[in-house]
Amino acid sequence: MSTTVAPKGLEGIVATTSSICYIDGEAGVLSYRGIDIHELAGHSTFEETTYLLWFGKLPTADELASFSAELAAARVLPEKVVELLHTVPADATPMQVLRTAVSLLSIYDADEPSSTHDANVRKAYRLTSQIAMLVATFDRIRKGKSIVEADLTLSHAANFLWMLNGEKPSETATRAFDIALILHADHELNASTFAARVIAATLADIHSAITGAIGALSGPLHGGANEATMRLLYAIEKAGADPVEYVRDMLAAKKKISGFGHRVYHTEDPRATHLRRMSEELGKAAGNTKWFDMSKKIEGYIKSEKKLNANVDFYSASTYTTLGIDIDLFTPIFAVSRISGWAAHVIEQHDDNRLIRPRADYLGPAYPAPYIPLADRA
Ligand SMILES: CC(=O)SCCNC(=O)CCNC(=O)[C@H](O)C(C)(C)COP(=O)(O)OP(=O)(O)OC[C@H]1O[C@@H](n2cnc3c(N)ncnc32)[C@H](O)[C@@H]1OP(=O)(O)O
Ligand SMILES: O=C([O-])CC(=O)C(=O)O
Repeated sequence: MSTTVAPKGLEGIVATTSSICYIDGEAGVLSYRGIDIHELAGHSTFEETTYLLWFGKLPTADELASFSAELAAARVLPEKVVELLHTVPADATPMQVLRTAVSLLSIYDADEPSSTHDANVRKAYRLTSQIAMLVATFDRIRKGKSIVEADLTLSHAANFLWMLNGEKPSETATRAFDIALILHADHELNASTFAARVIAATLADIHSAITGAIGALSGPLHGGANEATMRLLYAIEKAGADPVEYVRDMLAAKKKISGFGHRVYHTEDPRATHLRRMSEELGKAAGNTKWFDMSKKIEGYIKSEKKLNANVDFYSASTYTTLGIDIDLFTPIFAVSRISGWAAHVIEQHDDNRLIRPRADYLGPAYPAPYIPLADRA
């Protein structure tokens, strides 16, 4: 038995090599394939960023056009999967439904049971388009609204908003949403991506890995923190409380404040910089900066009191709310973006695989413990 004990939560442990995402948590740097997130947020699109993550370089104009066309052509949901969306209880959470529907998708995937590199890439196109469709379509169904057919002429971001709302989105909303998708697309070995890689490393198929990743993303310490942040803002408003006093009481009660802190960043999360600006700009454009103002007050207090920075989830809450998106769609929307990174990591794992199987430091009863016959037990 090894005597080396890994730090709790594997903090700081380097568990694999990867060429996809580079983070410097001290300097607040995030890059996809070496390209700074600020450049991508300023100039790229979700399609271009996804190409970069999957193929390791920025596409030429022709490559981007055919990639976008192929992604749009994959906007098809099997009939049986749409049936599932009709049969689950309307109060099922969109995250539960997404996890279950992605699992079901594997049964109907044209490339099953192949997990070659090319089959994985084809499945990644389909999963990326289908996850966005599942989130929008289930939301329509649970609200008793008619399903909106995909519009293959629209970008990934615009088509999602179209299928969700049944109205062509404004350029401002589309660009804001597109930037949010770029910002959430990948983040090295975060919990859901690590989960996906562990599953993929057994040589299980990409749908199994993504189903597991969705489950991991749903927790409030990870992607679920965007919903928890908005629930906090609503609770403060409902109580008519001062935001700073409210979170001060939470800290005094040893509660964590969702949307703050990060395992890797010890400075500003570079994605929060964009989401803070978007939250403010969208609020101003909508003539309602209530959520932004409340968020700013909380951020100032938590920073000065706990030296904790806002993470990606904090300002995405007020940004999505200002875009008119329901709270329980926030984490599914994280998945709408993160599928691009998950797929890149599963493909990278399958391309150069070894089973991931660490050890545990055993703390149980000493070996050999006696087996006491049933009749003799107290
Ligand atoms: C997309 C993403 O996944 S981004 C992260 C989303 N998650 C959240 O926003 C949930 C709130 N944040 C947290 O729980 C944490 O900051 C995590 C899980 C993100 C990372 O934390 P870790 O590196 O594991 O730190 P850990 O949870 O051990 O906390 C270390 C200390 O900081 C405190 N702390 C960390 N985050 C917070 C917070 N949001 N509010 C209050 N205190 C906090 C802890 O209470 C702990 O204090 P202690 O040493 O006095 O016990
Ligand atoms: O990297 C992490 O631990 C969590 C995170 O910010 C992400 O997944 O985007």
